[in-house]
Amino acid sequence: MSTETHVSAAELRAFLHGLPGVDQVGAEERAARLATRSIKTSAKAQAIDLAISMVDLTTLEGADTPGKVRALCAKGVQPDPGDPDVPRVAAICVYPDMVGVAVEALRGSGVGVASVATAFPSGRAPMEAKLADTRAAVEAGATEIDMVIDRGAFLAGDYLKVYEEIVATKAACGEAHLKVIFETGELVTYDNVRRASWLAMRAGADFIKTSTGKVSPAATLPVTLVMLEAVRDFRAETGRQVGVKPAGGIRTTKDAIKYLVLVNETAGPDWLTPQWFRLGASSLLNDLLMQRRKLATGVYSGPDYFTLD
Ligand SMILES: O=C[C@H](O)COP(=O)(O)O
Repeated sequence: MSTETHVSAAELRAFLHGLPGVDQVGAEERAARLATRSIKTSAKAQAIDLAISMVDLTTLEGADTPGKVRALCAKGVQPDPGDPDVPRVAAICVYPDMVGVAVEALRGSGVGVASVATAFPSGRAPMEAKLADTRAAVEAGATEIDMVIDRGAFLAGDYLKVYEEIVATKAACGEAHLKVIFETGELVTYDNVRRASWLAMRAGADFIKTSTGKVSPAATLPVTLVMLEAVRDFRAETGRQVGVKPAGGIRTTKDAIKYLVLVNETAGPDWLTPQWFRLGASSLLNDLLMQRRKLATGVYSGPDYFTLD
């Protein structure tokens, strides 16, 4: 099966409801077991740098200003001015009206500009408005678009509407990569997370993303595990690789490393690069920097050492 643009409502429903159900207890136990894995100190240093390179450093506040976005971009390019060996982050994630500021600040840095779009975070707007939102962000220079699905349509069983919105948004993205946000905290069941994953991948998503960061629960290990299984199985079936981005509520190095272990053990090492795995987070980077410095120096610097995210 490949990405199709034409599919009927009945075929899509039959396909999604024909997916094997998720073993809820099994998924939670497996995620909990992987979360207890300890890793060696040398591997921890590598894992911290890998995690930094996978961060989509995010600010999605009504009070965001150009100055705040510029400061965040500077931090993303050079997370620790005292240590040039610290890798840059993968992308800076902002609202569409801040894309131009981020593009200017990041020019030549290799850090991507991701923008939420399609009436983030609710997704409640007419399709024309969502597509205009997407086009505006792309025209301003966004290299990645993080769209939200219409959870109301999904939960009402109108899978075709969600599918068609993803297809149309992907077309509006042009060269920009499309991440599709499910808001898994609103999807209620793991079965729905699996269905949303396959629906988005069939519709052409480049990445599937757990959450907006505006709803609790946001990213969790079991939900991410279900999504990682989906991208693994989708690639086995179609040959096309899709990335995964847990986002929201990931704040500590310990959590980030748990996600990396989960990726390695579920989808496999092919996903352990910023091209295929991201951590969407507004405040994780500082903890990664503090733990990195502690590993290198043996001294815990404390949160005041680094600029605020
Ligand atoms: O996509 C990223 C999220 O919006 C950030 O959520 P967070 O503030 O809980 O890290």
